Amino acid sequence: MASSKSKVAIIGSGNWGSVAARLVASNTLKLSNFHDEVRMWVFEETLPSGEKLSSVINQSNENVRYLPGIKLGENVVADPDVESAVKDANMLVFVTPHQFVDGICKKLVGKIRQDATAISLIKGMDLKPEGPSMVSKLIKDSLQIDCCVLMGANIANEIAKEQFSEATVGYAENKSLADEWVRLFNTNYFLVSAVQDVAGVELCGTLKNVVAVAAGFVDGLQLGNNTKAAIMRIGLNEMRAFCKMLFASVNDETFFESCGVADLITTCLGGRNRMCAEAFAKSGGKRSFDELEAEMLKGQKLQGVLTAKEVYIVLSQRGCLQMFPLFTTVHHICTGRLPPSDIVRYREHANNSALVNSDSNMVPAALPAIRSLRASRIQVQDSNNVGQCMTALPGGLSCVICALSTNSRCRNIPAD
Ligand SMILES: NC(=O)c1ccc[n+]([C@@H]2O[C@H](COP(=O)([O-])OP(=O)(O)OC[C@H]3O[C@@H](n4cnc5c(N)ncnc54)[C@H](O)[C@@H]3O)[C@@H](O)[C@H]2O)c1
Ligand SMILES: O=P(O)(O)OC[C@H](O)CO
Repeated sequence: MASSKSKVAIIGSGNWGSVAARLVASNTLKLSNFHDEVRMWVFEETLPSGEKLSSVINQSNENVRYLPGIKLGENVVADPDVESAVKDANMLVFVTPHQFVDGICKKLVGKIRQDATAISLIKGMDLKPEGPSMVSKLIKDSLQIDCCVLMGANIANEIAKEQFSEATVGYAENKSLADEWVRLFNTNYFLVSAVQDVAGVELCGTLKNVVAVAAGFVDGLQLGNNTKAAIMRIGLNEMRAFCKMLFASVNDETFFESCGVADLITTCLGGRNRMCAEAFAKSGGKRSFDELEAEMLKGQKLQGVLTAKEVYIVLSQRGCLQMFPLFTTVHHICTGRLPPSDIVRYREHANNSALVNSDSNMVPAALPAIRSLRASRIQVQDSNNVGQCMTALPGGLSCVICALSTNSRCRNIPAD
């Protein structure tokens, strides 16, 4: 007879992936409705000793590469074959750097259990030709399964030491499924709660990485705490506006959960994006982020620089750069178009046509899209529809300004 116990697989084994495996494995031992064993997929690599990482993890019970010095729990089994790692599992935890998830999902099509369900701990989004796709949607659509998200103020090395923190599960409709994920992750030092707002939770986790890069520039320039707090506040506003632009359903309350303001604070104080951006600013923008990532993170991956680029592309395509001056300036600094010191001159750069034009190779579709968008907005302005904004953005999205302040006339019409 088939067992009714749930079986968990962790897809990813980096810094957070290893800590997530440890957390979950401590609970599967305690909770009777879970199989003890937790399989953790390892993107295989050969260590300087010549040994395979997955073998060393299984021998030492330690991820010597991404989480040295911490025992994972004897019931964590490293598996270098992703298909074999997920084969028997009905609860799939996705936790890889966001740039790899599309490829992983493609490998898993047709290879997972019929009754499988997923949760994404991945902070980032995927850009498709038709527009941005959140990672949870990518997983949901590729594998035809439900996908919750778990985000929060969760610097992995601190959770590995069992220092108290909180996290937020975002779910779409199925509250009992969300409760099952909460049970799987919740411990006395890791308090998890659930909110019905997948997009809000996931976008908070994604966008805070861009603000963390800005905070790192401030640190590198030694501009002090007031400046950093200002950048965080402005960043939070842009996070909220971006969320509302993509998903009008995002709840304001979500920003007060661990996934919102708490994650923003921790990442701007102690995250890897902040640390590498600080080094970048200290070098006057002369050292590349790729070089700094390789040197400082030793195989771990930065998400903020890539996310800043992805956000920039989305904003360009929607003709909304001028409404997100901080996000836009972070991208221009990361790509060397502006010096790091311009982080505090962010208001001057969002609508800088020379900078936008210099990016036209990167986003060839963006400039015509902006032009046609401007034309449609000017028509809206002429329609004399005062009292309710009728601005239609591509993809049927509503105007960000009016999504934030309903019943006001749309002020989001470019001057020209
Ligand atoms: N580390 C943290 O403190 C933390 C906390 C919360 C959320 N997150 C988020 O969790 C996600 C995963 O982060 P992480 O810290 O576990 O990873 P990481 O930054 O440690 O990245 C290293 C991982 O990427 C894998 N990798 C490298 N090349 C690959 C490839 N071509 N294909 C597949 N995998 C490859 C490596 O094998 C390793 O497992 C990210 O979205 C991150 O933002 C991280
Ligand atoms: O180290 P970072 O900058 O990738 O941030 C880590 C986590 O996302 C913080 O919650």
